Amino acid sequence: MDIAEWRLKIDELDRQIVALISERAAAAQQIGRLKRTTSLPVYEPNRERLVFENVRAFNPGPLPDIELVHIYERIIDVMRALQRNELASQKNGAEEPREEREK
Ligand SMILES: C=C(O[C@@H]1C=C(C(=O)O)C=C[C@H]1O)C(=O)O
Repeated sequence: MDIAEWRLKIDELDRQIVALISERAAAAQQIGRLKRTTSLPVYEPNRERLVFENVRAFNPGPLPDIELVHIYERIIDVMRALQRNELASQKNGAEEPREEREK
């Protein structure tokens, strides 16, 4: 393949990655809601260690494990921020959409 074809492949892969990250974020959001009702902390270091182990175990290459873990550190930062922002907006009395409340 030439460069233009490889770039088309990257564009398509990026669309798939965005869809998967969004799905992961929606799952983290649901966990955040369950944490709110059970008063559990947003930051769960033991769970994060398991996530890194899982990622390392399924790393097919060519990225070194450490680089993959760096990417995941950033992803998890964003997931925690999503949970915290939602908690903050609820504490500030922001109204949650009905369909979200009823999930
Ligand atoms: C999603 C969760 O909340 C946080 C985010 C995590 C993640 O994005 O994988 C893991 C642990 C928590 O620090 C969770 O507790 O599972």
